[in-house]
Amino acid sequence: MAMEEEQTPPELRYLSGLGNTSFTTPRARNLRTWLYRIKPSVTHEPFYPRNPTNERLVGEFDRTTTVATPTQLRWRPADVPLHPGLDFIDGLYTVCGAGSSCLRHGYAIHMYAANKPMDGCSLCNADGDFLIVPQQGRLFITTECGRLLVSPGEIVVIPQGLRFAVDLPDGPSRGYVSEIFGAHFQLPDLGPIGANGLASPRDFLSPTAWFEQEHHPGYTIVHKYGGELFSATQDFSPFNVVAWHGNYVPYKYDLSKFCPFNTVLLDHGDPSVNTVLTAPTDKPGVALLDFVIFPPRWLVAENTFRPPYYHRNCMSEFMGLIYGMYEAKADGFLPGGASLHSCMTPHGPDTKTYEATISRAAANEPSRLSGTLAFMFESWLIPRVCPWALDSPCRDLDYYQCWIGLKSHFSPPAAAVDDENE
Ligand SMILES: O=C(O)Cc1cc(O)ccc1O
Ligand SMILES: [Fe+2]
Repeated sequence: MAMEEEQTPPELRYLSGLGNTSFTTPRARNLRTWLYRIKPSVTHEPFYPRNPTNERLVGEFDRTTTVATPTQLRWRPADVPLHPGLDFIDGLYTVCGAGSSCLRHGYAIHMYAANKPMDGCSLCNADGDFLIVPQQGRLFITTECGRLLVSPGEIVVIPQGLRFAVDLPDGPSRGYVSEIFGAHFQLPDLGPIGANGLASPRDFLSPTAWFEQEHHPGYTIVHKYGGELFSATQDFSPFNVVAWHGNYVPYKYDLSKFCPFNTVLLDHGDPSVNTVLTAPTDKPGVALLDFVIFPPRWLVAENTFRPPYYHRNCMSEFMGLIYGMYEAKADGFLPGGASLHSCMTPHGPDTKTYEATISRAAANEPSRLSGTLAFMFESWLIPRVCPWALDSPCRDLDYYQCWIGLKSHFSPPAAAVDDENE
């Protein structure tokens, strides 16, 4: 500490720490940042419940707030703007989630549709880390560590407790957000892939310090705490950090930098090979939340059904589409839309995709999947769904129909028929 204070220029009066691991967390996992501020964050009026609140935000997933359903769910994209004058805070709505922000175990999946910059206010999410996936419209995000311009095709992680404000340089905007309670995102281990591949640490970009110091009467700090919103006023901007150092910081990542691996001979690889970031549970290899992408790539497997296999398993899969078409759905899954296939709920390619795949003469030729970017938030914890998501006019109530036409292509081998007739 002594050294840091010596290095602090004389006009900087306040040093504040932001940490998100216990002091004694092992060094490799310890997260903390020192912020050199013009005025400390503590200088504000008391917190009050925010009025109006945002009733479509959930932080505790139980029977009083949400519904359990094993049904395959799909939503068409929401129109933006939903209402005139929605900023990122009011445009955010929870779709599903599991666990509890207060008990620090679980996650929430939100979407947003916003058309107004956050003006004279910032958001501090005391509940968890946000991983934001813009789908339409860039986000210009001012944080206590500096500013980041995030375009569709990029993602941004805002760590728990860091104040930030979202401006919308392109106007009406929408996208997806996953929020994790009690864990942080990290790069997946690469196992036998080796030292290179998938997302590379050098491509994760954090901002440099940026500050404003004008008097700002009535500035509002909105605090998300236990899934509920509180607000407090102060007479200065929280973006008054003139320098910082540490590893508890926001970062963005351009998904086109991802180096995908895939099968080069036969069989369909599991989607875990496309994990960009993972938030672990304390069970080895079991994710609280994996962020997985399905990027453009070559498909070269031989004698293999190349689209995703039909399956059900212990993980629950929320999917979104940033642009293009997803390889397993010929129609109905649109950019800005979403789907949810929960634990042990069967799903897979729709009838059109299946029929088109098996009738393609050159099925063994290399083919390139281009102009597409889908993603999945995958979790071991079983999600409960918000009532407004189930009742939404965007919900595709006929989703199940996309598989109803799948017919048997099995014809018993001649010998088996003969045996039966004997
Ligand atoms: O269900 C999905 O579309 C996602 C998915 C893709 C894939 O290639 C393999 C498994 C899987 O769950
Ligand atoms: Fe799946």
